[in-house]
Amino acid sequence: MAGLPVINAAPIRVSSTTMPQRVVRALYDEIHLTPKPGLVDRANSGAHHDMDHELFICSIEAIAPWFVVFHELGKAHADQPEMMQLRLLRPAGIACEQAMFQATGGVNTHKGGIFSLGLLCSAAGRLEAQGCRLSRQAVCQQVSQFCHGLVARELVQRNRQASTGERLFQQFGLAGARGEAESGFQTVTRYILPGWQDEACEERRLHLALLRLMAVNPDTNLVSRGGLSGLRYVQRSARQVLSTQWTHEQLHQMDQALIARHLSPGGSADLLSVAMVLADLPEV
Ligand SMILES: CC(C)(COP(=O)(O)OP(=O)(O)OC[C@H]1O[C@@H](n2cnc3c(N)ncnc32)[C@H](O[C@H]2O[C@H](COP(=O)(O)OP(=O)(O)OP(=O)(O)O)[C@@H](O)[C@H]2O)[C@@H]1O)[C@@H](O)C(=O)NCCC(=O)NCCS
Ligand SMILES: Nc1ncnc2[nH]cnc12
Repeated sequence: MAGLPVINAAPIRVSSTTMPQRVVRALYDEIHLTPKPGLVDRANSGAHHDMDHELFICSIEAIAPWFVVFHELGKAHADQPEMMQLRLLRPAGIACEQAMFQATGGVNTHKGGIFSLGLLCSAAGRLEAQGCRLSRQAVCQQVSQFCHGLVARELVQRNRQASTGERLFQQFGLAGARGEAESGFQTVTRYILPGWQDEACEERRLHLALLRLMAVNPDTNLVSRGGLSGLRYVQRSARQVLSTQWTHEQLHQMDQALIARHLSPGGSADLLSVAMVLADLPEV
């Protein structure tokens, strides 16, 4: 059209990757990473007798569509208060868990992952509906607001039929996945993302992040399997490996040690997926 000024503005880099796509990619990348001490990977089933790599792939295929649902729910309810979101999400979250259990024959592969990563998808959908740009801080703050008061509401109150997480809170005061989400994934944002670029090689970057998570994360899986001594053993072992120019062989030896002790850091595996998703977002 004649007369209009030509604007040579650099194209704004708008990622075409949706949050559900980032989440599913992270789930595949997590199960693919090998070796992973105590966890299921391409080499072995870690400290698990009831699941393997193939079952995890089936589980991811079954739950993947639900992350689009969580994202859409975040968009649809963007006009509702943050405090209402978890209640609005829970039915879909439980339906997603049922899809997982159906695909796995009743084995809990991703219960924690559904909760944590589903919240990220819903937070992203809400922010996008409000015209806000996605950033690590904005998404984590939104999740924290969704889960405000969750620990007090669900863990402090004694329930007759306590779940694993509820029982561990009553015994040890560990808030597990609920506490991590209510904090806005503080373990990831404080201990993992600042050093995300410390390793140039993608595989070593993920191994480093997992070791750092195992060194600090109060993983309720470890406590439910080995008590506080099991958690401390894994944290101490991870710190020892991190103090060296660690190699695959050391990760393999750690894997054998955790398997021998029936210890599986499933919570840290979930937070590794959370870290991959957040690392891909701009900081601010
Ligand atoms: C909110 C719930 C998900 C809480 O469930 P629960 O009462 O069981 O509480 P937690 O134990 O705290 O958390 C459950 C899973 O979360 C992972 N996890 C553990 N510690 C942490 C942590 N510090 N930070 C983040 N995430 C953590 C962990 O999940 C992984 O391990 C599981 C596989 O390991 P395995 O040892 O084989 O597990 P089992 O032996 O089968 O043990 P149990 O089945 O007895 O627990 C696997 O789940 C991995 O993901 C913990 O196991 C839940 O109550 C809830 O509300 N769910 C509905 C969903 C929802 O609300 N969605 C809304 C948003 S979409
Ligand atoms: N690779 C894995 N092995 C065991 N539990 C897990 N939870 C999430 N990822 C896992």
